Amino acid sequence: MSALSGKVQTVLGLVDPGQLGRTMTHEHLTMTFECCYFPPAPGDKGVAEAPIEMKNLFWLKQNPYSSHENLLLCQEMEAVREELLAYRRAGGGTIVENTTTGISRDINTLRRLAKETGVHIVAGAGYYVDVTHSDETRKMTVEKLTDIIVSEVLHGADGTDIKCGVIGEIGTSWPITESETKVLRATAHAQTQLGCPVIIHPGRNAAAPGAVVRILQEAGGDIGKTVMSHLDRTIFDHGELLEFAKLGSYLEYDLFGTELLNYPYNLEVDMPSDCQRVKDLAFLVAEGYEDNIVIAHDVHTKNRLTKYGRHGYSHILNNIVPKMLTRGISRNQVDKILIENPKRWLTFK
Ligand SMILES: CCC(=O)NCCS(=O)(=O)O
Repeated sequence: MSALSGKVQTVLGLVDPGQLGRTMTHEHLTMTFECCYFPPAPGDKGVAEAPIEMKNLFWLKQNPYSSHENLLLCQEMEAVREELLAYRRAGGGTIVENTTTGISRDINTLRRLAKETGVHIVAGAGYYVDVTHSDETRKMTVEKLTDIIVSEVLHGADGTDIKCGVIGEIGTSWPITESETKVLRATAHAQTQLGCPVIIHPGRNAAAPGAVVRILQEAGGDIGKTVMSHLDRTIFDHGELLEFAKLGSYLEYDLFGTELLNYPYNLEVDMPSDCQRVKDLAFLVAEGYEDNIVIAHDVHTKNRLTKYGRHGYSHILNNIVPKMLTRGISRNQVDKILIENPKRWLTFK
């Protein structure tokens, strides 16, 4: 039994799980996403490089990763602070902030936002995808990586005494790289020591979530305390989804609010609409997985904020929950998805 046992660790310290309330399990409040810049089509260079303005918002919605400016969420802290206050007014209690090493985690800012808004913020330990790994990270042994992750949870991250309460989002590509495999093994070892929640960013292939789970399992990870993110852009076939669900992780639909025609990182993918996401949730609930589902928006670019006319952090509470209730998901099941499942996942063993 550690001091963390039975508690949730936020950037302001330990809290009782009952205090969390409605929880978005996958958001970013401050980060940079330049690692995933996607060059615009030759004819779009002008709009891509122009300052963001009203007349370009539809282009930006379809091409969010082709504008350098859009990738700097870290420049929008006043807008994010306002959004968090709105999130509280909408009935939100907690946000899991999944920014890890490689995409500019700023844990001091997370603490300030938590203090100023009253929203519980849980910060993430560990590393994002391979393209963001430094040479130093690549050279590290699994043991060294484990020590760093454990220290971010027990002692604080980025030279501060502010502690992470979850490992992840741990980034993986497809195929999973050697460096990512080491980080996954370190994640499992750290989870064994700490009894803590883990959250994974899988590569963009239907086989990716299962492959990650196998690596974690072989390294002793606790799959029942692990969230598999981004399923809404990763597994489309319901048969394959049920095969994956049997492995026992939490199943996360976290791109609510994202509707775009061409998903640049995998043109094979037809990004679902929010209505289709709700249908997938209803399907999983009908198949008996109501205790495994968690949801979020994964805000990670500027244009997803309400300041830019989009959904922000309260869209699920304001718009998706009413839709879920009309599509066969009961109030009790909604409460499991928004309150009980995140609470169970985030509580240290
Ligand atoms: C850092 C945010 C993130 O990884 N979001 C997932 C984007 S995508 O893989 O679904 O395009």
